[in-house]
Amino acid sequence: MSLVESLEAYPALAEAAAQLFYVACQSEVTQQLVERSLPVVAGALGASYAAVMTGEKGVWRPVAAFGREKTVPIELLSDVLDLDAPRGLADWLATPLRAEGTTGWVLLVRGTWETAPAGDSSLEVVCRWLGEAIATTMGHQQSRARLARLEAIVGLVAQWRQHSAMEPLLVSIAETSTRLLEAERASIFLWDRASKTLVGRPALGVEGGELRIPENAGIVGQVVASGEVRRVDADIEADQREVDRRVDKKLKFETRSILCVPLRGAGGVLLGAFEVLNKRQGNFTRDDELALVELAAHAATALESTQTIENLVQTRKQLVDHAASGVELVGECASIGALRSAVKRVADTDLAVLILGENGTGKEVVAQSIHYLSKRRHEPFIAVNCAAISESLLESELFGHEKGAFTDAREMRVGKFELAADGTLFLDEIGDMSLGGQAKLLRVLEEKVVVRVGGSVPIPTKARVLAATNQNLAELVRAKRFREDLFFRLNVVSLDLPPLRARGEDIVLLAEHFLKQFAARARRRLPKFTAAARKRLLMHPWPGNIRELRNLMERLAYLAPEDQDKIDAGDLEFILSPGTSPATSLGDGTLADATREFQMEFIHKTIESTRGNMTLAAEKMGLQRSNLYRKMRQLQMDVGEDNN
Ligand SMILES: Nc1ncnc2c1ncn2[C@@H]1O[C@H](COP(=O)(O)OP(=O)(O)OP(=O)(O)O)[C@@H](O)[C@H]1O
Repeated sequence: MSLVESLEAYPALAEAAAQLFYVACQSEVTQQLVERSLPVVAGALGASYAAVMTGEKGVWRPVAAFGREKTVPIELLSDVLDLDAPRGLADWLATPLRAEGTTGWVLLVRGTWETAPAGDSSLEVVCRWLGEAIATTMGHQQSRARLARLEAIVGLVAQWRQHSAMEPLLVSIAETSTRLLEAERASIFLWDRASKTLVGRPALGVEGGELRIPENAGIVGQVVASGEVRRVDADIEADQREVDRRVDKKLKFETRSILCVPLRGAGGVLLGAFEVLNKRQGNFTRDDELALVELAAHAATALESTQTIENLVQTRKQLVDHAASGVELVGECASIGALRSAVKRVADTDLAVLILGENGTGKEVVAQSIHYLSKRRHEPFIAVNCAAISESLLESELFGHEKGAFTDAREMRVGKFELAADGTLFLDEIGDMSLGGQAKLLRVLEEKVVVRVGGSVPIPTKARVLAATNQNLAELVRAKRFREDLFFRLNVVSLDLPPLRARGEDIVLLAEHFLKQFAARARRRLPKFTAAARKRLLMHPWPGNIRELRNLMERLAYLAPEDQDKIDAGDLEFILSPGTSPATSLGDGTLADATREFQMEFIHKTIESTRGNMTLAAEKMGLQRSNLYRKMRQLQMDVGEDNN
């Protein structure tokens, strides 16, 4: 029956309908509405008493009442709920409220009627109107509460996002949830399936701040097993019996009320449970339940992303340790000892360091050592070989470019300064940088901001710049090929690397170091150098320095017969003396293989003959310096830099 139809059927109730409508419009919360409606209901039905009762877990409480009664007929209320129909008992009448959100609610009236209103159904009609009014007010109230809750939660969640470590995040979740739900305590229980335990954190008063309980223990165990929300009320005995008092004892705490919701991660995977204890006043409400479900969803996301961050940090740490362990400045001669202590001294400063030395003397190894010994060790180490990049591309390589900045700039590209972020940028072969490039680099070093080519947004940079060269920079400054101001800026500290030929016995030490490395890689026995071989190594001028020695040891490890356990002077001859290399002898390979071998050998020898001076070597071969590097990369030769 619609409202209009019911008004036509019960004209005597028209005034009550109008009053109820007025009351509904004036009431903000359900409680207020029920309180104001009950006199209208009683008046319309001619009752001396009217109450809205709510029954949960066998306990009946009044939402509001009009009139006074010492006792109310509980059995009648339970019957009405069980039968879901109006019932009378003596001069009591009760009927269920059937509107949305009023499950378990009953309207109870008492009067001395000549014709009981149940008989002509006016009770049911009034009850329906009341139910509708309650449902509407309740809906509005819930929407407002949800909005307020969401506003509060959004603020909290924003704070949670800032955590990159688990422990402070758990404490923050617990503290904010306790405050929001007006509870005394909150804990997150993460389910450790392997050990069948629930790990509760933070656990105040427990050593280690962590409480371990069996996965099926207490209310938390029930929530994890069922995936359903559980509420324990302070005044319901049956609820109280389910509380695991052993945990209380352990924590020296007395649990009165509990609200516990499942904690689900991405894809609905059950991660554990989220529990709040002891509502400061009364019991946890349906609204608290909705709030905790909402909080749990955000907490799960925050926990998962923090876990991912923690894992990433751990993995990065392992990778950095691994990379750092591979950077070893081998050598015992006095100059290397002095260099090693200088590296230690400058590492944790932000001073600009210029590393000088011939090609292949280990300038990049020194730069990496500085990086891994500094507080920047967990940040990137980026190396750029300034000589291997053409002048036109260097700017975009270092500073990046925006999409469309020039013809080939099809995509935006981040520059090496940005990639280095808070780490170290190693500029190798800085002496080969054009004057235009030098001016731009100087500006970046002075202003600490980069602007991508074709862009206008200044991007702050905190990268530490280390530079290296095999050229005499002071000379280049005199010849006006290198800016003096940039030279002073880069050259706050300079570290000189001696050529290998000046390192005495270190030559043998390094040879043994590399041979050991490559023999292990080639899975072969480690051969030993004879006295004559050592002498031969010490006599060689090593124009390509340590890179040459390393390459030589690599070839030895792979080319010397596997059962050979001694390397004699004669075994070194074919590599150390020009003109007898395997590439020029007849072999089994294809013409392409032979050409490749020849090119490699030719380039190798030319570089050796210029004592590692790449500019001179390129000139001798009739190549641009950058083309020489490209060719070497094409042939998969070691170019001693990690550019791409
Ligand atoms: N003291 C050292 N201990 C161990 N290995 C070294 C040492 N010095 C150099 N090396 C190795 O020698 C090779 C060449 O070193 P690196 O690339 O650092 O030289 P570079 O001076 O930067 O060369 P270039 O000027 O050609 O760029 C690398 O494989 C490096 O690992």
